[in-house]
Amino acid sequence: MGGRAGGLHQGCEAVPVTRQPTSFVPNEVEGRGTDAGENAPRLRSERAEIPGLAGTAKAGGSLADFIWFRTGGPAEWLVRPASVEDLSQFLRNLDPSVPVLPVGVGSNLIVRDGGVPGVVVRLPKTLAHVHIEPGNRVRAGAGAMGITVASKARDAHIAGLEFLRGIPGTAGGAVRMNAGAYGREVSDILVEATLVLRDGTIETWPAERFGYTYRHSEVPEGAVVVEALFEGVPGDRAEIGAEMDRIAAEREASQPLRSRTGGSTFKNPPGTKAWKEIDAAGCRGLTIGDAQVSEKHCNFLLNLGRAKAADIEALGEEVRRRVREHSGIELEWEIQRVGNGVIPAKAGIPGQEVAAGLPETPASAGVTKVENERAG
Ligand SMILES: NC(=O)C1=CN([C@@H]2O[C@H](COP(=O)(O)OP(=O)(O)OC[C@H]3O[C@@H](n4cnc5c(N)ncnc54)[C@H](OP(=O)(O)O)[C@@H]3O)[C@@H](O)[C@H]2O)C=CC1
Ligand SMILES: C=C(O[C@H]1[C@H](O)[C@@H](CO)O[C@H](OP(=O)(O)OP(=O)(O)OC[C@H]2O[C@@H](n3ccc(=O)[nH]c3=O)[C@H](O)[C@@H]2O)[C@@H]1NC(C)=O)C(=O)O
Repeated sequence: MGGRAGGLHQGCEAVPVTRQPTSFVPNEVEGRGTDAGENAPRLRSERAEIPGLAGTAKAGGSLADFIWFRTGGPAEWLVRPASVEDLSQFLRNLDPSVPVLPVGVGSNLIVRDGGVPGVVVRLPKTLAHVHIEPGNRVRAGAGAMGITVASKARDAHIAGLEFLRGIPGTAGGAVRMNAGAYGREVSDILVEATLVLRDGTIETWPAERFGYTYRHSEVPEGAVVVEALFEGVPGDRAEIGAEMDRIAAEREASQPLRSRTGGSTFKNPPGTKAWKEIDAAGCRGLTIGDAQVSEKHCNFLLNLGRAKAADIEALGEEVRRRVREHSGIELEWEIQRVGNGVIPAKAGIPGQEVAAGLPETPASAGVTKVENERAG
């Protein structure tokens, strides 16, 4: 999908992260239960008005609290709908110019330091159900984690979903990104998935409609995947469990788990591995500020502690530059980068849009438009 069109903050407008929205109507919106729907009061920050909903809407809601890199700016509005119907009604009533970004657990996300304009949708735990259905099928709420789906399938003697054990994100993120690991990907097991489109329409699409290729789908901009139906084949519980254990051990041995990371940073280019090209270009261990190319698996970037999103993105761009110079290969980001890049305002100096961290490449790093960039 391309860059985000329209929206509240086009192009280079900076969002000073130090300034939190101040005026809410009503104050801090936790509109549980009764106020949803057409008659719900509209909620307002300094920048946007949004409809009420039965779930929660938080102005300036932190994303760094939960995304894996544990850094980056807030959402203008962080919305957690109570149900599919609540989400549908909310989106129907939302000004079409307000951008909507669905997120899972943020295992594949850089959120820029200026935060994300518009609405970020994070699904509630009630949409993390996993049910077994006849025909070796598993129905999963989009908020369910890959490991949960794989485990329920194993317990029901359904084989073919083991690879989801190695996907640390949600079923929704996996459907959207055609998540893959250990030889299989979502397109191999998806029967259909239900989406709430940006205008609030609820649709169930057969797998073929997603136009799957490697780490790519045709999920429309602003649409939220809310449920997926997967299908496997009959299998032996012990054998399925053993395969899941093998996957877990392999990940443990080769990838920096339990770190502040975003998974694989770049897609594997045709005919080669991203990590091999990164290694050959001398980038293993490369550091900008507290951002580092993992020594263990050099297609992973790490936040060693206090890295800004700008440091992490600049490091990724520096890796791309060095690989391009070394081998001519153009690495393509797999990690989704979202939001606005800024230097937060300091005393007496207004905040400003930045190119991220690299002093020697101030014009090229940071907010340059690239293929999968999702800026406001
Ligand atoms: N194989 C591996 O080891 C790893 C794989 N991953 C991949 O990353 C995926 C991301 O998972 P997760 O952490 O949940 O996602 P993230 O929170 O990282 O979100 C990444 C992107 O996924 C899309 N997305 C997430 N949830 C939904 C949803 N319900 N509906 C529509 N789009 C959604 C959004 O894309 P957009 O804004 O473009 O719509 C979002 O920008 C994994 O499922 C997997 O594909 C990540 C790390 C490691
Ligand atoms: C982590 C992700 O997905 C991963 C997925 O988990 C694995 C497993 O199937 O295969 C892809 O990684 P990959 O191609 O780098 O494969 P890995 O299994 O991680 O590594 C392959 C082999 O190379 C070795 N290896 C890897 C990196 C490194 O610096 N050094 C090294 O020796 C590993 O030990 C392993 O034996 C996916 N990445 C992409 C971009 O396709 C992700 O998408 O975020």
